[in-house]
Amino acid sequence: MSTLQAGGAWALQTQGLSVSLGGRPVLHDLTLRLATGRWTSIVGPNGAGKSTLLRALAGMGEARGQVLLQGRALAHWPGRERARTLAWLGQNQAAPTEMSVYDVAMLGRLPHQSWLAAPSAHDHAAVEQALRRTQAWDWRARSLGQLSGGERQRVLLARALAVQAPVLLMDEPLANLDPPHQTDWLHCMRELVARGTTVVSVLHEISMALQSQDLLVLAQGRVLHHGRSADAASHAALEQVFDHRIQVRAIDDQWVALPRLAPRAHPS
Ligand SMILES: Nc1ncnc2c1ncn2[C@@H]1O[C@H](COP(=O)(O)OP(=O)(O)OP(=O)(O)O)[C@@H](O)[C@H]1O
Repeated sequence: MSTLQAGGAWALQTQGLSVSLGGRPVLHDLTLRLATGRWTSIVGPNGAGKSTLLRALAGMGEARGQVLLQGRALAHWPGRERARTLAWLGQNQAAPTEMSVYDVAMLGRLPHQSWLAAPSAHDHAAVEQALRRTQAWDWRARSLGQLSGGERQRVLLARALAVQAPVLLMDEPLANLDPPHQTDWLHCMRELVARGTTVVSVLHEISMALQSQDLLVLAQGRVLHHGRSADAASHAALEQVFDHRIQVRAIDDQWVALPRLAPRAHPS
């Protein structure tokens, strides 16, 4: 019996999702439901299949099985409508370095614009809002190639935000961001979710992942655990998947992941 259901409660669903890369199975028969309006972080060790899963959720690459976006198979979405519904920030995402920051962010508005039409007032407003949200507005006239890695990442995040899509997928969005901008990103995700956006992020920063509402813990291409970030079972799964080299602790009403260090032979 199919476990897939019409959209509504579920922003994204998979059934029997399998992916092979270079002839090797990487994702094994994943059946998942990601609820509308919630923030899920996908975590797991290097090579677990996190990026592959995120790409499959976005309809990128070859996959077997089904992926449904808002209850409709990805393949059945008209391209532009799908691009308005699902925004994407990739890992080390390529972007034209000679383009201005403003124009890069405007790329996020392409799915809203008709062919060869000039951007509308709403497009310009969305771009300004997104660039201000990531504190990239002051560089709007500079070219992407003139920015540092973290600055560039904030522009690419602005491009994804400018889509104003109800579903936002991000692969390692915190790459190169300094701690204040990581905190800004966290606030931004909370605002999006409060407005009903569904967010899915692949994160290596486990303390940041613990700030999301749900955790999907992947190991060797399979789901080890899918549950609330605040649940003890999620913390146990995190510690297990990382070979008990981390420990999840509560500090100042937040869950954080700390390295589990061997006791020192000689206290300093
Ligand atoms: N083009 C490819 N051809 C063959 N194998 C690949 C290819 N791309 C990725 N893989 C393999 O697929 C597996 C999953 O890769 P994936 O990038 O999804 O992992 P990940 O969990 O995102 O890892 P990381 O934390 O290191 O980013 C890895 O074992 C990787 O070596």
